[in-house]
Amino acid sequence: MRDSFFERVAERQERLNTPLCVGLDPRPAWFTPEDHATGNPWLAWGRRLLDAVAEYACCVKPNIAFYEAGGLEALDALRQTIAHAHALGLPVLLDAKRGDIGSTADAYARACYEWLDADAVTLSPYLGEDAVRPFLQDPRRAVFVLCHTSNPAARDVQTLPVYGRPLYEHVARTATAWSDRVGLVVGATYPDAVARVRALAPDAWLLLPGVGAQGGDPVATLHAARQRAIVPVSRAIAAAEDPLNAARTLRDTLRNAQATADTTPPPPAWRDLALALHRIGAIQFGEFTLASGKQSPIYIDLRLMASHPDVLARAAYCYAEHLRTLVYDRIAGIPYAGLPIGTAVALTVNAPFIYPRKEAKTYGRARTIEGAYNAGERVVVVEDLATTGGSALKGVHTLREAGLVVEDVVVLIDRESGARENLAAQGVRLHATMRLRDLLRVLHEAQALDAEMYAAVLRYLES
Ligand SMILES: O=P(O)(O)OC[C@H]1O[C@H](OP(=O)(O)OP(=O)(O)O)[C@H](O)[C@@H]1O
Ligand SMILES: O=C(O)c1cc(=O)[nH]c(=O)[nH]1
Repeated sequence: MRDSFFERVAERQERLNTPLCVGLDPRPAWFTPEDHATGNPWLAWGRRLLDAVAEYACCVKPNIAFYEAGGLEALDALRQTIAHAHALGLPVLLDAKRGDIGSTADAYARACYEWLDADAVTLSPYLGEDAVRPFLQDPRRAVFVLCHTSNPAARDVQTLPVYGRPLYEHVARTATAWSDRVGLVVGATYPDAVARVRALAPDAWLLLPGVGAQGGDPVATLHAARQRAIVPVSRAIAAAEDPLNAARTLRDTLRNAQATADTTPPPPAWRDLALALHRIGAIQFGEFTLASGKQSPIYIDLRLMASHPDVLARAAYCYAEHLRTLVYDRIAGIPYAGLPIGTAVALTVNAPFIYPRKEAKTYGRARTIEGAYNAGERVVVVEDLATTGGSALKGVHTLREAGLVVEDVVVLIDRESGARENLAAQGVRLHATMRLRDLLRVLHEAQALDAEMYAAVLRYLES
């Protein structure tokens, strides 16, 4: 549909070459005697500003707080200002930062869309998907969810670790999965966060407030955002002596920043982990005998991760990403390599951990499975890597014999030597963060693996 908010913004961005969004945060102190003489200074001020800046903006962003503070006259002016923006061809993003339970969200959505006729709205993600859904009923409208805000205290809550990663990263992934009409608000005062969010949500539209009065760096921000970026600026334009000139200057700055931004897709998140594994010496080349008895020119020793907590934590997050999509009561690690990894994953996702022993103990409690569990519970197996899948299957059988339900094995690396098929034959799905060939490609591209060895291992994989 060509008339959706994002399409209209994209069309203006392309035609006018501007990522600038002009913010309307009216203060009565800014109103001129001429504004007052019209009978509704809120409306006169808004129209005046829109007329001046329209050709420099891809959209406009009135902030409802300032209009609410002005009472009925101001709210009526907001409605008419939005109509004026539409008459000028400007898409309107209403900055309302709403968030409430579904039935209330529904009323908020009607106020924003039916009464005010905004095209898009900013929302809080705190209440989750059902609080956002009412704003997505109309395919022409879009929403921007607060992800990492621009204010100094943004980090009080938004960077708290969840599953080993800052909360805002989960918001980025979760909210963009709700709909392709969900964009994210990421403050231009935190370009690192912008880069992280872009890596996690490569196709999402980003609203990047904080340029101008808040001091955000437009160049660093646009370089981090790469594309699909909207930069709202309010005070630095509206309070300027000459708003037209201020808008033009900002448009030029943003235009230049965008022209030098690298628009190639960001690398996948697991790429850094692959390089870290190489750095800690976990990827070895030579002649090795594997658990299955097969020979291999490459050996991946993920047991080393336990000696590098930063790498282990990053790996645990990759496992957690798979676990997010699965339903389970407990996770189980396969000894030995799977034990420290499984423990780290259990801590990351806050799930109970058990493990099948390699052999039953012949003394003490003589158990085959350590830890607490109840027959009938669902267990996801966490294993370091899979070659033939034999070790994982041995663990699966032990767990199943105890009455546990096991249908999923999660590994960091799939060596693509039959594991997926062998597990599937026993009703088990294999989930892997990376395939061995992906790991090799990343190492080769980073010049950590020479062409000869790269080719040799690929040949081995094909054989
Ligand atoms: O898919 P597969 O063909 O079974 O191969 C993969 C298994 O091989 C390794 O275990 P290994 O027995 O070497 O050692 P560990 O006891 O040190 O974990 C690895 O930890 C996997 O469990
Ligand atoms: O198949 C195996 O035994 C195996 C392969 C590998 O790369 N690393 C490992 O620990 N085991």
